[in-house]
Amino acid sequence: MGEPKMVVDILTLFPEMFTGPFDASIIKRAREKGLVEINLINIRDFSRNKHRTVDDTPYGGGAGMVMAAEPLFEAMDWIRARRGEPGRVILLCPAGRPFNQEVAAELAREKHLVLICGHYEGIDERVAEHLVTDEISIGDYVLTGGELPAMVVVDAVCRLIPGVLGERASAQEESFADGLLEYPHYTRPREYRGYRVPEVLLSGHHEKIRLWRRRQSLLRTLASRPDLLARASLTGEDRKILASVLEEIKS
Ligand SMILES: CN(C)c1ccccc1CNc1ccc(C(N)=O)cn1
Repeated sequence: MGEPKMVVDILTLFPEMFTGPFDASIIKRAREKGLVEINLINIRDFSRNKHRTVDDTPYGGGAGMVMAAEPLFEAMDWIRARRGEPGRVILLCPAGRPFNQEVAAELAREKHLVLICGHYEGIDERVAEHLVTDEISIGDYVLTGGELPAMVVVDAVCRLIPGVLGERASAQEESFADGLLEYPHYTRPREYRGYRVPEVLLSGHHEKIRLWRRRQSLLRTLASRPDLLARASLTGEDRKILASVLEEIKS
């Protein structure tokens, strides 16, 4: 087993939450292929008191508990001692930088990521100040912990690591990578309950198929995510396709 392309250390109070998603699907294959190493580290193992507590009451009063700094600092010491300074130390939190495909691509270039999964009302601010390099949010909603966001980030990043997905990624990556929504997919049978596959896809005419797919991506992006269209890197051909689409809409 060669050197893994990427090491992900996940600091969590609930390592058992990860076994399902990480023992199935592409993450499992990526781990078996030695392309990624995922270590689940239980924060509670780094509590330095007899009751193994990892939270405490908030200074300044208020309801709820705050995740203490010590276990996380101790866990980071342990990670550094074993593997040196991580490339990124990511705190999953609602106030973080919105996670998207671009951020996933950026993280996929790192050799070593640490993900911190918080709980309770939040985490002692000294963790964000002195340990964390990136705060990331997977969306504008509040969850009970950072574990589900961590799984989302690991999934999106792992599939971008060369060799994890095999050859099929290219087509899919192309459309999304340049910011457009994907085109519709079909498989056997060519007619099902009277519902037919678009003729062009049965024609074997590769250029027509490529154009049809690109047109579908542009149409779908125009219809449901015009904001993405504004940012997408469009070719001259794309603009011609869009112009003809807009003509059709007007006529
Ligand atoms: C308990 N909370 C509010 C909290 C507060 C601070 C850090 C972590 C957490 C854990 N919860 C999270 C984490 C991430 C996201 C997200 N949108 O990525 C939503 N919730």
